[in-house]
Amino acid sequence: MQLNKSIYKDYLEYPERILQFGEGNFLRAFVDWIVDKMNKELDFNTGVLVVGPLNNDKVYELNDQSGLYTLLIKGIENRKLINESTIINSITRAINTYRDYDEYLKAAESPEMRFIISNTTEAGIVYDNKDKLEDRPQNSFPGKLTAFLYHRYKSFNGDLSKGLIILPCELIDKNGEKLKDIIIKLSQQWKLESGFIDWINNANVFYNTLVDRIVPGYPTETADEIEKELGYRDKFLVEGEYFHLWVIEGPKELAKEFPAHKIGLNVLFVDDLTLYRTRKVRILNGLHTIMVPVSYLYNIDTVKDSINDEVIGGYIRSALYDEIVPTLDLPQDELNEFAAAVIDRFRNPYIKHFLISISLNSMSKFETRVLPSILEYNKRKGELPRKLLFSLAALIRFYKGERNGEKINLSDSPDYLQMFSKLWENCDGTDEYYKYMVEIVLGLEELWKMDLNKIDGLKVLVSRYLINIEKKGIEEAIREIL
Ligand SMILES: NC(=O)c1ccc[n+]([C@@H]2O[C@H](COP(=O)([O-])OP(=O)(O)OC[C@H]3O[C@@H](n4cnc5c(N)ncnc54)[C@H](O)[C@@H]3O)[C@@H](O)[C@H]2O)c1
Ligand SMILES: O=P(O)(O)OC[C@@H](O)[C@@H](O)[C@H](O)[C@H](O)CO
Repeated sequence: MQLNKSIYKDYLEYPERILQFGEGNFLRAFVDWIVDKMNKELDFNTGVLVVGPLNNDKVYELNDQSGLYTLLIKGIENRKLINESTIINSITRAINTYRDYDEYLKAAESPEMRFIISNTTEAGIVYDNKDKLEDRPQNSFPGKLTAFLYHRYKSFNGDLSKGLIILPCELIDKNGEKLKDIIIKLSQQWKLESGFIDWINNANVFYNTLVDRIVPGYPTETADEIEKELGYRDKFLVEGEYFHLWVIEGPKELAKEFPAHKIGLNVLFVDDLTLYRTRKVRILNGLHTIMVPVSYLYNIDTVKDSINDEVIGGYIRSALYDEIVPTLDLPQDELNEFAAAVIDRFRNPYIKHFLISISLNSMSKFETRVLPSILEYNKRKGELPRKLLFSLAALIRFYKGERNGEKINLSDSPDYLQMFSKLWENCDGTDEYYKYMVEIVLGLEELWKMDLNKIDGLKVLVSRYLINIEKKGIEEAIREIL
């Protein structure tokens, strides 16, 4: 028996007030859960129309379940075990702009539509100069959104009261501002009337936001068992931790229209989210990114096992407290509290967060999430952060794509994968070759926005670590830096 409205007796239909780009695990475990909670506890009376941004049919499977799915929240909060399973009823239906473009534009004509929410990964908020207004659909997410907003503007003759609140959740700096800039750029490129750009500026509000909740996603290993217990099949099961934080930067009136804080949800309306973002990205995401290659090569597969292991756990804690925390400008108590909470979240005994899923696009993640700590540490202390750089050496080894004779399922941009494949293919095992390989990687200026070879001592250190990992093995190599 599949989950759908025929078996869910509390099913309710809500007016579509949110257009959501993306059907992914994170949005379902975070935004749609928040909306569901507000509907149930505050009479928020809001349905979410999901738009699949990619050209695939995955989104339609949500319709087979009447938009319903089960969220499994697991963890420890205030020393209490939380193990909740909730059927989320906020999604009304899902469409795909590649097949349902007319439906998509029709949603722009609805007077009830009020919010745009998105999470299209770091690859989503990009300017594509090939996009055109006439395309059905435009290739990029901002292109699709510009067409949607223009259609709304035209349908309501520029009525200022029909503007929208735009809340992007992509994990990029100034997500709202960037999205708005691209929309304005496309509007100019498409030669849309200046009245439209005025409407964008005066009737719509683009917020910068920062999201935080660990969502490992579909519980592959335990799904059968869970479904047996629930008594129905659910293709959209999603597992996440209890902790959640949504920091929203911009005009505070939003709190009235989106009063999540009133039911105890951790949604903050702030003037500036920079410090929240830096703290979260450098500590939580930074630790995830450094632990992936080191711990995976050490034969560990999950975050929890990494933090609980004596050697790897020690390595992670040392990187955190000795090399990341000292580079952040926040009150020490606050930093220590946040750092300790992150370690606790990693230790969540009820969640299996696989390192391999975090490894996706590790090269660009290293640049945004780890490199700033390396540079800041070097600037402040006049020396190099050894643990963080060890991770870079491990990352180069990770991209050899092999652990104990087995293939590693690497997932990154084809350019990097090809580069590493060639480099490792030609490796003759000499120290000179490893140094050469490190030099090539450190010289990827488009990625690092600088030539890392120019930083005193960095190439020597990373080469030494890589040679140690290759010749002595990861365990001995780590012990040498602890
Ligand atoms: N999973 C987490 O713990 C978590 C927590 C906070 C933030 N995030 C952020 O959310 C993003 C998605 O994570 P997820 O766990 O939902 O992954 P997912 O694989 O379940 O979903 C990916 C989503 O992005 C969309 N997408 C992918 N590539 C795109 C592109 N090029 N253009 C437009 N849309 C695209 C897909 O349609 C899908 O909705 C990540 O990039 C991450 O930074 C994830
Ligand atoms: O989702 P990604 O691939 O951008 O990064 C992997 C994790 O670091 C990330 O999902 C964290 O779990 C999340 O950012 C916590 O809020």
